[in-house]
Amino acid sequence: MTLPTITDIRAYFMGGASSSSGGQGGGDYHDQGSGHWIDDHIATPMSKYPQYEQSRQSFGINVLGTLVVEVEASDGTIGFAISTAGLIGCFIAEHHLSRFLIGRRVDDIKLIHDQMTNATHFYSGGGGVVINTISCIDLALWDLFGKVVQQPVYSLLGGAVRDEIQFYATGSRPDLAREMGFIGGKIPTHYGPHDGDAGIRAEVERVKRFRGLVGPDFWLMFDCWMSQDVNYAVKLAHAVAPFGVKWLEESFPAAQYESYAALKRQMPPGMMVTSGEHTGNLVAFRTLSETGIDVLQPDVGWCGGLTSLVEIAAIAKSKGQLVVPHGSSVYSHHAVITFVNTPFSEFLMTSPGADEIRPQFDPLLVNEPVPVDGRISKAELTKPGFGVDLNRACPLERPFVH
Ligand SMILES: C[C@H](O)[C@H](O)[C@@H](O)[C@@H](O)C(=O)O
Ligand SMILES: [Mg+2]
Repeated sequence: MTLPTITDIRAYFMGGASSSSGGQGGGDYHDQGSGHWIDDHIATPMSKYPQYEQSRQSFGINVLGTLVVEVEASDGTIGFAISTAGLIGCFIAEHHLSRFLIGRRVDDIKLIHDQMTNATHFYSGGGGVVINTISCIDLALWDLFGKVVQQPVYSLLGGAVRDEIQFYATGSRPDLAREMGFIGGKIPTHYGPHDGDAGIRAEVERVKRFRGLVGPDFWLMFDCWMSQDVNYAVKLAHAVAPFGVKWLEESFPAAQYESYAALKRQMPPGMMVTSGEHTGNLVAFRTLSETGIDVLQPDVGWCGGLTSLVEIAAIAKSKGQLVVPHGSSVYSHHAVITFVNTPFSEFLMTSPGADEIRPQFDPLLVNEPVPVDGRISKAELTKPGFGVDLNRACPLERPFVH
């Protein structure tokens, strides 16, 4: 089979601060309408400022919006992917990174990834919107390659090591998640160091109530979204330990490695420390891994794409750590079903009340699979590429043309 070459790349955005079509959801799943659980008094590094305590959108969690990248091959095949990078990502994709794709063969994915990474060192800082954009292009290339050779991405990675993926659910209603068949529920913390011990007491009451609703064996976890300091995190961990909390997630900003190491040393026996969704490069993941935390949680749309995720999984595997990607739908499903150190994965509840199953990137992906009874079977992932199509009825805008 003579593989085709890449003839075009097109970048679109939806939502975010640059568009009148905000509150759509999509790749930037924090860009939701009002009254959504995901924007309800969730603890963040900004919570110490009263005007930004109630809503993460008030400080701009959704300013970027969704990036959609399409890549077209000389045989007419089109691959695409989505991430969080909005209009800025469109500029980077069209005016900078397009030069590394045009004319290359559709299987030149690793070469293109290396060139995109090295060509942006001077302004990427190893993470953030630049790496999100590289990730989106990398995922679109894997989708294109799969669609050209008519194989699902997980097959291109060497095949599945299990017949299904089981999920925990992130949201405000772990009691409902249990009824839906998930193996656990991760809730956001609502309080932080600025609330003092009263904040810890309030979290204890929350988790005590949920433990009473879900019984003794359903997993309960806290997602702390970078909002804590070591002292608060240690006190919280020990205060909630009697209720069987499985892990504290992302207590600190990504690069506070010493804090993660200190927290890990002081955790109650059996409670895990996890982080990684806002970590953007391989060196940073190696450093995070060396803190001794239990689970690395890269987001495949924010860590350098599938090409990087596979390498991050190997770092974790080499140290006996788990890699459980931050919820990223099909873009992580096709990877994790091939990882031996990913026994479960995350499903992010994007319905406003966390009370019904809604595809994570709704409304952007057509045929986006969702867990049934908390699981997705390998049989759901057999379509070529990532097995989804772009919903072209969404208000996508293309601000730049390379
Ligand atoms: C629920 C958390 O605050 C974030 O919104 C979520 O995106 C992420 O941290 C997660 O682990 O799902
Ligand atoms: Mg998280």
